Amino acid sequence: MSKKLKLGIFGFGVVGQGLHDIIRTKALNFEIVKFAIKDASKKRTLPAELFTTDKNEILNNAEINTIVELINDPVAAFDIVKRALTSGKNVVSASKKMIADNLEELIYLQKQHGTSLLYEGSVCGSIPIIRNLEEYYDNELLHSISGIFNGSSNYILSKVYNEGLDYDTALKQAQDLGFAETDPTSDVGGFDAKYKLVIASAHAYGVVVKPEDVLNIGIQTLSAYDLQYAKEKRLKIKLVPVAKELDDQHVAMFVLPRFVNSDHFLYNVDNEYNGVVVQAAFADQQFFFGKGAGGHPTGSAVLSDIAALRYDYQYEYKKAHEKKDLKFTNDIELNVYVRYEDESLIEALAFDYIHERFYSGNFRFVIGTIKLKNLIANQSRISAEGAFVACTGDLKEIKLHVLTDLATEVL
Ligand SMILES: NC(=O)C1=CN([C@@H]2O[C@H](COP(=O)(O)OP(=O)(O)OC[C@H]3O[C@@H](n4cnc5c(N)ncnc54)[C@H](OP(=O)(O)O)[C@@H]3O)[C@@H](O)[C@H]2O)C=CC1
Ligand SMILES: N[C@@H](CC=O)C(=O)O
Repeated sequence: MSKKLKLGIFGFGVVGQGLHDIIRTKALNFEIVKFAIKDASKKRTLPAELFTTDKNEILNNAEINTIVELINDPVAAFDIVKRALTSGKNVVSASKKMIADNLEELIYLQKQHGTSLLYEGSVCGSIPIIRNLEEYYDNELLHSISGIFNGSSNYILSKVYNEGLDYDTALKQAQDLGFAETDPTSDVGGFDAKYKLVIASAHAYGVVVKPEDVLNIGIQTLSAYDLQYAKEKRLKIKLVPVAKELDDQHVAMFVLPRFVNSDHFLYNVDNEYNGVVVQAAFADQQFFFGKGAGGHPTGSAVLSDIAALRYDYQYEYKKAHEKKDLKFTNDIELNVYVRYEDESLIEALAFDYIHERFYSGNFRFVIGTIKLKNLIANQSRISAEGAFVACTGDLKEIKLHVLTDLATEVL
């Protein structure tokens, strides 16, 4: 039976207002009691008595049984969510950084207090990927999940590639449209995509990984040379998070730009749209497509979670019980393009094989097979020197890096 929900909503920004726009068009079995915001002096489109700057007015209100957390401060968000779950209130959140940073504790709190935290809106906006990973793929072996998980960086890459806009103008547009994070480094640096990957992987593989253990290299160093290379080869550049099960004991995760050809599902995913490619053992390849950012698309995912709470829906994190032997690893090899200036960077990266080298004036690149750990070790140097790294090839080429007996003995 549907339960009547009394909502306390934290945040009335892009997503909070988007959610409210949707709710007011519907007659649903819930009521908004109060919004918490930060800045009391801002003009609002709703009556003043609906707002408070005191979180306790919501968290201590026994009438409110459901908290919707949509704020842009991950530390404050964690405090709110923790207090709500601990005091018997169910929660819907879209704060991916907060969730990814604290996932283990959030899972524990739900179990401990019998409360539910749902967060479909935190991963790929309107695409219902978490509930699909949790429910639909419950019994399916997933070889990999990958895709475009960040609307802002995809918006920039699309505008720069398709329309010849400059990077800064495209970024400003993504900010003005409400797609970008408060600090857009999270978008263009691949952090936001990584938080989403970490959350999705907990449902796909039952593996909860700390975001700081996962490599993310973004698109900030993209240059005209990289675009020229892509265009000459009829490829597009996308920022692609990947989680791949390598065998029954190892799963790898990383976020890197990737060259995709016109046969690839992601090739035509442009602007703020996101796409998720699931490679399953029996269902084979499946593709989810939808808007990944913006108030209404994200609001629709948040609304779906609120509606699910009317029936006390909870994530069960089933894969965590089924896949106890599966562990996260960075011990993989993959094929990458590195555009660089200083030859010594290529020496430091210690490619296993170099498949192609190119020099013409200041445009230099290498394509080859590399250990992910060598990219991790040189990550700050890559960014400081303005080098650009992108995956080439497909996910089949990503392999566990197995130390030979001889190499193990030497180490
Ligand atoms: N924008 C998007 O497309 C998407 C965003 N998200 C996530 O959703 C969350 C909200 O994003 P978005 O709506 O874009 O952010 P905005 O910056 O547009 O809005 C943030 C809101 O949070 C309020 N706020 C900040 N700190 C507090 C606090 N301590 N207590 C109460 N209210 C507070 C602000 O108050 P005030 O109005 O007074 O400034 C504002 O209303 C973020 O975690 C974001 O990562 C997820 C998916 C998509
Ligand atoms: N900044 C994010 C917003 C949605 O999660 C993005 O651009 O995808």
